[in-house]
Amino acid sequence: MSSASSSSSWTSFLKSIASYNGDLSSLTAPPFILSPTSLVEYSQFWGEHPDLLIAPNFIGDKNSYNGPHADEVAQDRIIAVTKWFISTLRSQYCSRNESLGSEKKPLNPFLGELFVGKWGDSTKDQRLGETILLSEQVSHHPPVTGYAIFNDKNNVELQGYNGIKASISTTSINVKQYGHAILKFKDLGEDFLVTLPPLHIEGLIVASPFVELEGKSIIQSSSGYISVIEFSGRGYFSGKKNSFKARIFKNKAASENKDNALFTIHGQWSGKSQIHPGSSTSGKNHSEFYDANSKDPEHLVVKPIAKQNELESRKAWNSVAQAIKSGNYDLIHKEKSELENAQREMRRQEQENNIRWDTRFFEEHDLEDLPSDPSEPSDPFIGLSIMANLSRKNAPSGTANGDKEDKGSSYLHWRFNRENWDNEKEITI
Ligand SMILES: CCC(=O)OC[C@H](C)CC[C@H]1O[C@H]2C[C@H]3[C@@H]4CC=C5C[C@@H](O)CC[C@]5(C)[C@H]4CC[C@]3(C)[C@H]2[C@@H]1C
Repeated sequence: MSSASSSSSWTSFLKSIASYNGDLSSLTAPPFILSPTSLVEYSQFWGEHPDLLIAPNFIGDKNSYNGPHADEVAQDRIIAVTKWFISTLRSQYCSRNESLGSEKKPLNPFLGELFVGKWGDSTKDQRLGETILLSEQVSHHPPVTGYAIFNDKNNVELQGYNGIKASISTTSINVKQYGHAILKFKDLGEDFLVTLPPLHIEGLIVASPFVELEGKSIIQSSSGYISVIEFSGRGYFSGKKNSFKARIFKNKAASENKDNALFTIHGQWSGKSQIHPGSSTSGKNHSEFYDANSKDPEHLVVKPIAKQNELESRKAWNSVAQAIKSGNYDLIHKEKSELENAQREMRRQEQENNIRWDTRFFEEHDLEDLPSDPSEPSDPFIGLSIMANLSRKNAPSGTANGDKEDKGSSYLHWRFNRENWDNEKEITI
C-alpha cells in the first residue's frame, strides 16, 4: 500500500473519529494501523520482569513488622513494588511502537477468549521458579479483561482486571482505565493495591500514534505505606515524554503534603529514573532507581498454536493475524467477519436458549458491604481502598471517595477463582 493511499485512508479515518460514538471497536481503523495481537494478550505486560515482581518477597519475612526494623522493611518493600510497577510500563505502553513502528489497534477479544503461558525457571535466579499467566476476556461489551499472574514457589499472586472508556477530542483519543490490580505476598502477609492511570493517544494527526500517560497511579500497601506516582508528557516536570514523579509516604494522611515524602523517584518510565531521600529532587544525594532499557523484557512462553484450545487467542485469531501481517485488506475483512459472525451467532443462540456464557477463571464479586465480622477474611481491596480513601465503586481506577467520578451504583469487581484453575481439565500451559 503506497503511503499516499494509506495517508488518504488515515485522513478519512481521522474524519470518522470525529463522529465517534464511545465504542472504539466501532471505528473502522485503516488496516495498516491494525495489530495482529488481541487485547487479551496485554495482561502479559504485567509480568515481563518476573525478578522484579517477586523481589519484594525476599525483603524481610512475615515477622518483620514485629521487629525493630519494621519501617525500614516496609519502605524497602513498597519501593521494590514501585520499581516493579515502573518496569511494566515500557512493555504496557511502548512495545507496539518498538516492534511495529507505532501504537496499533489491538484485535477486539471475543467473550471467553483466553491467553495463557508461563515465564520459565530463570537460570539467573533459582529462587524465582515458574510464574504462570491466565488472561480471560470476561466481557465483550464493554471489553473487560481479567488476569492472574501467580508464582506458587514464592506464594506471590497478582490479579486484576482492566476495562477502558475512550473519548475523542479533535486531535487525541482520551482513555480512562477501569479496574485495579491486587498484588499479594502471602508468605509475608502483605498486600498491595495498584490503580491504573488515564492515558491519551498522541501523534494521531501524523499517523504515528503513541500512548502518553497522565494523572496518577496509587500503590497502597497493607502496611499503610503508600506510593503516589504522577505521570506527565512533554512540557511538564522535565519537558521529556513518559515522565513520572513517585513519592513514598508513611500513609495516606502524610501523602496530603508532598513535603512528607520519605523518598522521591523521578525520571522517565520508558528510560532512566533516580531516587532521592526526602521530598526534594535536587542536590547530590540521589542514586539510579531503574533504567527501562537496561534489560530486555522476558517474553511469556506460549505453547505452539497447534497445541492450543480453540478459545486461545493466537489459535482463534490466527487467520486474521496472518492476513494483517500480509497487508491483504480484503482477506483481513473476510477473516475478521467470519470470526465475528460466528461469535454473534453464538450469542444469539445463548439468548434464544436463555443461557449465559460462563466465565472460566474469573467471577464478579460485589464489594459494597464491609464484612460483618471484621475477623473474617475479606477481599484485600476493601481494606486497601479504605486506607487510600478510594472509592469501591466501579469508577475510573483510582477515583477518590467523594470525587465527581465517584458515582454509579455498581460495586462489582472481577476476581480470580484459583480453584477453577486447579480443577481445569482442558486448558494447559
Ligand atoms: C480505534 C481507533 C484507532 O484505531 O486509533 C488508532 C490508534 C492505534 C489509537 C487507538 C488504540 O490505541 C491502543 C492503545 C491501547 C492501550 C495500550 C495499553 C494498555 C495497558 C493494558 O494494561 C490495558 C489495555 C491498554 C489500556 C490498551 C487499551 C486499548 C488501547 C487504548 C488501543 C486503542 C484502541
